[in-house]
Amino acid sequence: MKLTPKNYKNYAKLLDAYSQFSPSPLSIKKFIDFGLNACETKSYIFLRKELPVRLANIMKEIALLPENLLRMPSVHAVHEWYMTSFKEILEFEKMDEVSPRNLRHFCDSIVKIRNRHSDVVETMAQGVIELKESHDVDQQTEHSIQYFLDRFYMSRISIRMLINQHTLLFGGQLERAPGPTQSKYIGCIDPHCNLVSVIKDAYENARFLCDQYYLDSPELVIEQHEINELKPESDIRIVYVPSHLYHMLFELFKNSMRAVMEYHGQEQQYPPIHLTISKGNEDVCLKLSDRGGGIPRSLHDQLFKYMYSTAPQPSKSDAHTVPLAGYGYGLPISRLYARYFHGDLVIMSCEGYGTDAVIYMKALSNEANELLPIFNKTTSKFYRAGY
Ligand SMILES: O=C(O)CCCOc1c(F)cc(-c2c(C(=O)NCc3ccc(C(=O)O)cc3)noc2-c2cc(Cl)c(O)cc2O)cc1F
Repeated sequence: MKLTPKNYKNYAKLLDAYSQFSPSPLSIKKFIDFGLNACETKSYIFLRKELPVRLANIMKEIALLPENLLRMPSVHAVHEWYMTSFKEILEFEKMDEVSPRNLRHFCDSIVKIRNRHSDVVETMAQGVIELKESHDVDQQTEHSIQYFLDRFYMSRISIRMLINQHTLLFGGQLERAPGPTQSKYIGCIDPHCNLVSVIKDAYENARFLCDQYYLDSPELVIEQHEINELKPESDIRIVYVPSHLYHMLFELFKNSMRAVMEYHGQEQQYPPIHLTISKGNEDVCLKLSDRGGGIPRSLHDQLFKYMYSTAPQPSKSDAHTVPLAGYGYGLPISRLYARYFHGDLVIMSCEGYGTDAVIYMKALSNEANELLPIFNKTTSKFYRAGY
């Protein structure tokens, strides 16, 4: 439905109404407990309110972005997608009955919303480039865009998590694999995620790209440490979302391989990447250590910048040096995945030697709570002060 002055007023009122509610964070344990005894009606009743609340909270922040950025064609397109999805999901709050037909229509609708937003990251990155190419961007604006994008992408991770859980539990698309291999996943969560198998997956895929470009790649050495472990040789497991962990590991392996191959390019022997897995009472840590020469401390923050990393593509002539300006949002978004369930992703580099990258995750699923951006007075003050 096109926004007209009439319905625009109602829409703005609805946006205010839903943004008054704070998003309700769920822990991995809550996702698991609900999924073990999943009830589609309960999930529907929760989501038809929680999804518009999460959409409205971040849409209030989109509206506070500087005019220059909001007017960029790509940012305007993303804003339209959010408005359309917000209106579509609100249709279900008006429905009193919970019929099988409405449940099916809801599933179809959230799949449609997920597909509509599949290119949001690239489109926002394009919007940042459009801004840089059309306006001077002062440091304060850059800080505010960094603040916004961290919250915007975290919100998007959380909305897609809710949609994925509902559609995987009730969407019915996945034909059950024949035979005994009934997957023990609860939606996209693996209650017994074998860390070594996700690590090897990510390493092999990053290595494939490294071999293609450098015709060689560093080996991987893995060691595991688990306190109070009776069977020291068993692989460490965690309750987690394997696709999130894979995304983080794939990014970090690519970075380490690039640094090692560039730093040791002339030699034939490459120092291996060491990966240490440790499981304590509170944290599960994955530490990737490489001897890729490291970066100066002064450049550390640039690694996580969205504005910096959307630098125009380097001229091919200097392709032989490692361009510090990344060209994707791989690292900042990987850190958001780690932080999403109250973990973190930390880079510690020693210039002239190499880099350690640590992924921290919660060892206990009841402590792995969603970390959600909440729109409130302080948020809007930040944007007002920002400009
Ligand atoms: O987003 C993307 O596509 C990739 C975005 C990212 O691309 C990068 C990349 F993969 C690797 C490095 C890099 C370098 C480097 O590049 N050292 C050589 C140089 C030293 C100084 C200077 C300088 O002073 O300017 C420049 C390069 N040393 O250690 C790392 C390194 C960085 C991270 Cl995050 C990691 O997890 C592991 C690492 O070994 C930097 C990147 F930025």
